[in-house]
Amino acid sequence: MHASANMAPSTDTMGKTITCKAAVAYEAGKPLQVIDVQVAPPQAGEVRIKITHTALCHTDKFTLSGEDPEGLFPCILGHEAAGIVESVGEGVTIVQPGDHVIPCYQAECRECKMCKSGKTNLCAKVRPATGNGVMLHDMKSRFSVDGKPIYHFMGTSTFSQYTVVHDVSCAKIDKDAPLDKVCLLGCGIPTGLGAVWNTAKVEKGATVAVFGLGTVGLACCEGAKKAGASRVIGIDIDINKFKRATEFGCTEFINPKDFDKPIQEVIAEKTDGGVDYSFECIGKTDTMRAALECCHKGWGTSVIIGVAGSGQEIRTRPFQLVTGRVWKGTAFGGFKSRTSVPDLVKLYMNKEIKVDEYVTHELPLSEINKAFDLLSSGNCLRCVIHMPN
Ligand SMILES: NC(=O)C1=CN([C@@H]2O[C@H](COP(=O)(O)OP(=O)(O)OC[C@H]3O[C@@H](n4cnc5c(N)ncnc54)[C@H](OP(=O)(O)O)[C@@H]3O)[C@@H](O)[C@H]2O)C=CC1
Ligand SMILES: N[C@@H](CCC(=O)N[C@@H](CSC=O)C(=O)NCC(=O)O)C(=O)O
Ligand SMILES: [Zn+2]
Ligand SMILES: [Zn+2]
Repeated sequence: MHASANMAPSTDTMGKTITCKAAVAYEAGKPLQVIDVQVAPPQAGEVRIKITHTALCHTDKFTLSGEDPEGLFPCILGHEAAGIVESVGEGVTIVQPGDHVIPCYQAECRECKMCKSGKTNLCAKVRPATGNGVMLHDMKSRFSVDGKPIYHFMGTSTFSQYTVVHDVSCAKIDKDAPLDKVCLLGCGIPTGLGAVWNTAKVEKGATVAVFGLGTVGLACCEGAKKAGASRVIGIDIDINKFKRATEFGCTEFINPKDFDKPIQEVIAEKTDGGVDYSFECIGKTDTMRAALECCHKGWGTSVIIGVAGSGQEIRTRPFQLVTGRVWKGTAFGGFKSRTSVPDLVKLYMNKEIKVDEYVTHELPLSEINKAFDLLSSGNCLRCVIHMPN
């Protein structure tokens, strides 16, 4: 049985395969194709969501490039979105049809060893399935085109009018929250804020360096400002990024292109031996090294956020760590997704964190390839895709 996707989420489509529009990545490095896809009903432990708004993150571009070792084609990308539950599979109680949700690529089952450890926000329950583009219940996809399967991506696949996710990947949010804005709380903003607040635990008066002033970097700046950092040094190769960065909490700007010596030396000279914390928000191994080595001897902590492709490895002298620097990383800013995303939505609705300011472009699904081009243009933070109704 097929039903049109133009219906609002209702019982009319429950239990039926939905034909709807989605942007399919058929090949690495090639434009997405916006076509009709079939979305099967949710199985046990699954939720079908009508996506209303989705944004593009640099990681979507990373996987589309072919550099992602978990990248499978054909697939439906997208992992920063918001929508409304259309139907749920057997045994699902976390959400119900009509709930407003943000899909979470980092699940939170609250039952696995990782969730129970109290040491990480990572969840192990569905990751073996989401890393292989399928659903845990039967290790198959819910997407198909003319009977041929299309892989899921990060367990979210939000570049589709309808998607199917695991129930433990659904954060239920306030129905009054504007979905065209809070979709951004699905990835970049929480990652930057959480890297500062949860992973590094930046304290009042600390000095901070942020490498890369894109969405994640600006969220780090905002997080550092809210944590009471005394200095927030933005590092980017594009001087045009600084003015906007000051609006997010950046107190000074360094462009590596203005110096003929390693940027970590420049920063150490400017900060009496190094910063207390640094954040790499680019995804390049040379800036990851610089971010570590610009930290202060004895206690400086550097957090890797950027994603680098398979085969890429980080290097530094062991002496950097022997003398007390700490090198760590973060996924989704260390936030437990189902618990924290609703709280972040409330912070935004109470005007305690920025979201609107990250939306620099808005486009319809039909122009998603233009949105990818914007991502590389240098003056785009987030482009919000308005899904067809
Ligand atoms: N760990 C996690 O959970 C998450 C990781 N990520 C990753 O974080 C990274 C940042 O994401 P996002 O903010 O969306 O990406 P953006 O591309 O928006 O930001 C990267 C910024 O770094 C700048 N840049 C590029 N090269 C250099 C350089 N050599 N030195 C200084 N600045 C440089 C870019 O400038 P320009 O635009 O001119 O190139 C851009 O402003 C990506 O690698 C992404 O995959 C994202 C979300 C979550
Ligand atoms: N498949 C990629 C994984 C890259 C990566 O580190 N992803 C981040 C989120 S990036 C979002 O924009 C993450 O949360 N990783 C933890 C996880 O469980 O994957 C690769 O293999 O490089
Ligand atoms: Zn992302
Ligand atoms: Zn878990």
